[in-house]
Amino acid sequence: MFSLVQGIYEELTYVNERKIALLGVESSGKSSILEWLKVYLKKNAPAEAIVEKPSSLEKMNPTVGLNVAKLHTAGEKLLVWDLGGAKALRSIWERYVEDAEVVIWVVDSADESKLEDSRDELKKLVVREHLVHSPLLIFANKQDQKDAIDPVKISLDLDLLSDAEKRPQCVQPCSAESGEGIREGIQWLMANLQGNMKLEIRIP
Ligand SMILES: Nc1nc2c(ncn2[C@@H]2O[C@H](COP(=O)(O)OP(=O)(O)OP(=O)(O)O)[C@@H](O)[C@H]2O)c(=O)[nH]1
Ligand SMILES: [Mg+2]
Repeated sequence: MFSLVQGIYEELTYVNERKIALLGVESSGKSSILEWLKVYLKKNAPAEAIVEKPSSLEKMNPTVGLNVAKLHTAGEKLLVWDLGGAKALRSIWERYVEDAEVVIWVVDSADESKLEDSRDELKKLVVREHLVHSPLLIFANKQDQKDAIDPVKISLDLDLLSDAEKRPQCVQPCSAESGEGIREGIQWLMANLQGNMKLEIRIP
């Protein structure tokens, strides 16, 4: 009974969260990364806890619409919107991007053919006035794949250097298959929501 009342209370008072849009073109790994974030940023989870691979990753389907997650870090609550990246679904991004304080961009490092589309979509987002100075975390995902593109090339292909002075940016190599790099990425983002650091490319 107490936990029910506590749950309702928390739901009603869940107002001061940071709103984050988790975006990227189709199949880049957004929803898979979100499954890891749900485990890492579970309420009261110790910051460096060793976690198991989420079983939900066995049955990932393309997102039609969105997934929403409420996450917790020390001192912050996060509301994350994970939106489908298929071309036909991208018009839905608009209203969430408008509300978001931060964008996390996910790139499929194993599919060079999608990099141009990824760069073009990212460029459209980051010029929005309310995001111009907002920290930008880019997950260079699928680094476990043979011949994955390295984060430096991804940074160049996305043309990140051209506005590196405007916002703190981090290209974080990761794998939603193993979980590697995901916690480091979100830790960078949380640190930079308060601070102001420059371009950082993490070489695995
Ligand atoms: N090897 C490998 N596969 C991955 C990784 N991340 C995701 N995948 C696989 O890539 C496919 C797409 O992953 P999703 O997480 O559904 O991608 P998404 O970006 O949410 O896709 P949409 O919802 O369609 O936009 C799935 O088959 C995942 O299992 C990764 O880091 N490594
Ligand atoms: Mg998805």
